[in-house]
Amino acid sequence: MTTPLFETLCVIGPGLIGSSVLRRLRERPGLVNRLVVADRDPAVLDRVRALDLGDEITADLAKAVADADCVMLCVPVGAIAPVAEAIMPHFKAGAILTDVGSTRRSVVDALTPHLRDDIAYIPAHPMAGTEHSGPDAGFASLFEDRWCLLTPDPHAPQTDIDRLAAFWREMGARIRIMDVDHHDTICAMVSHLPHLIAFTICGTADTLAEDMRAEVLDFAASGFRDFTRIAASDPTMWRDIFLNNSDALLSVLDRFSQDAAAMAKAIREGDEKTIVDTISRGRRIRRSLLENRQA
Ligand SMILES: NC(=O)c1ccc[n+]([C@@H]2O[C@H](COP(=O)([O-])OP(=O)(O)OC[C@H]3O[C@@H](n4cnc5c(N)ncnc54)[C@H](O)[C@@H]3O)[C@@H](O)[C@H]2O)c1
Ligand SMILES: O=C(O)C(=O)C[C@]1(C(=O)O)C=C[C@@H](O)C=C1
Repeated sequence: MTTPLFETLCVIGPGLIGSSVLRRLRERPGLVNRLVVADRDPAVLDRVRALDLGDEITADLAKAVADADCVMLCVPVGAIAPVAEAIMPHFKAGAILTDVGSTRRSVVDALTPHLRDDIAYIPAHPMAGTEHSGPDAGFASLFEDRWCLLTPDPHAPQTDIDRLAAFWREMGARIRIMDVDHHDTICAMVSHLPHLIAFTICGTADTLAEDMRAEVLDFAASGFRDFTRIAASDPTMWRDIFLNNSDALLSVLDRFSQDAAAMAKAIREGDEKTIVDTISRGRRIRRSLLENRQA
């Protein structure tokens, strides 16, 4: 019998990420004794009930957090600070507050003034997901071998950081602890810019003349098709990510635009070396992702 990492865990927002955590915990009883699940959407709670993902399922967020040793916010980035502020008075002393949000700085700045001294705030962002949303989209192996980036508040006790890291290891993830702004810069490059490009390229195809657009969809081979997977992601989630990580995203977009312009120049001038060097670099990056088990 394993000692539970948390007696009671409360997951608020059991969508893709939250329900994947809950499914993993259902597969590994003993890690957490009691699962409390809350959401503002009654239809989501009905699905959570039908899927048997919680021991207590409620729309009352204040009641949901009251007995929890750890409260995990799995709501869109723009909702994290307002939800945290609303539930803060109801926390049990000594509890951990964590969230899985994709961006950090603006959330930390908005939330910190409302943080109680007796609550440890330790955001933990799993670098894993899909283009699907909602409780039916989750699966227990989602975090297997993926990184989970912890950006603890400076006042969070080390024992709580260790406990949350152990929790994410049980989810299957590898742990890296990093600074808030570094997190946002890295994620702008590896996650937010690729999504921005995917949404934009689909928009470009969609605004082509009627006859050409039909052909794009008919003949979309894997190149365009690969972009459409991530372009199918949830609009609210990505609106919040872009608006909450605007500085880092715009800075990396600027860099990308310069590199795209350099590639355009090489093509215009028939500069074979630059073209081949750029393509070869892409192949090298793909190979190293495969070696790192991240692709
Ligand atoms: N989808 C991904 O690939 C991915 C990966 C890593 C991290 N994240 C982050 O995880 C979080 C959740 O993403 P998801 O894809 O699981 O979302 P989701 O849309 O599948 O689920 C979000 C849930 O939050 C609920 N919710 C929204 N606002 C609320 C509020 N004010 N109060 C209570 N409940 C509320 C919704 O009803 C929904 O059930 C986001 O912050 C996202 O940036 C997403
Ligand atoms: O694989 C996908 O579909 C994802 O969008 C997952 C993805 C990513 O960009 O890698 C999306 C947002 C996150 O915060 C972390 C992971």
